[in-house]
Amino acid sequence: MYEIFCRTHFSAAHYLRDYPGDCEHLHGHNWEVEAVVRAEGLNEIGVGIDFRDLKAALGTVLEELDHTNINDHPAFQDRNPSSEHLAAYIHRRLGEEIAAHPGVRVARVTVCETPKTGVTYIEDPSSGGAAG
Ligand SMILES: Nc1nc2c(c(=O)[nH]1)N=C([C@H](O)[C@H](O)COP(=O)(O)OP(=O)(O)OP(=O)(O)O)CN2
Ligand SMILES: [Zn+2]
Repeated sequence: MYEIFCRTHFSAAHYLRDYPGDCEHLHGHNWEVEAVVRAEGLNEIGVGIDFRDLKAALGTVLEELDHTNINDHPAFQDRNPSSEHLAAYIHRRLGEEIAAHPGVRVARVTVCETPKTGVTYIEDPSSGGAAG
């Protein structure tokens, strides 16, 4: 088993509905994102999933969020764009983007709003699917 990761970032605005403080107001972050996938085996050239494929897949997911107000995104109409919900959403979408790679699954996604704080979403295998 191999864990393969990709780190990147995106910039976006959000606000947390009903937050008891200033995060209820529109503000922005440079979110740092780390996605870790698990590959059961390697291909004939010793690669679990090509870094370039993983970067492209994560890029596709984050492109939809970059330089937007995340509250306007369809996935965040009924749920707050907290780091928890963002990490779960990116986990689910990345899984869709890498679905064509047999034996490769998303293990966890970490989202950091600041250098001091962040959230990791790990799919609970007993839950039957990602929450995002
Ligand atoms: N568990 C969570 N807590 C908070 C979230 C979240 O998504 N999950 N989000 C926020 C707000 O988005 C807020 O903008 C971030 O607050 P904070 O980490 O305090 O960052 P600041 O830049 O405001 O503070 P510094 O003092 O500069 O670190 C709040 N909580
Ligand atoms: Zn915020």
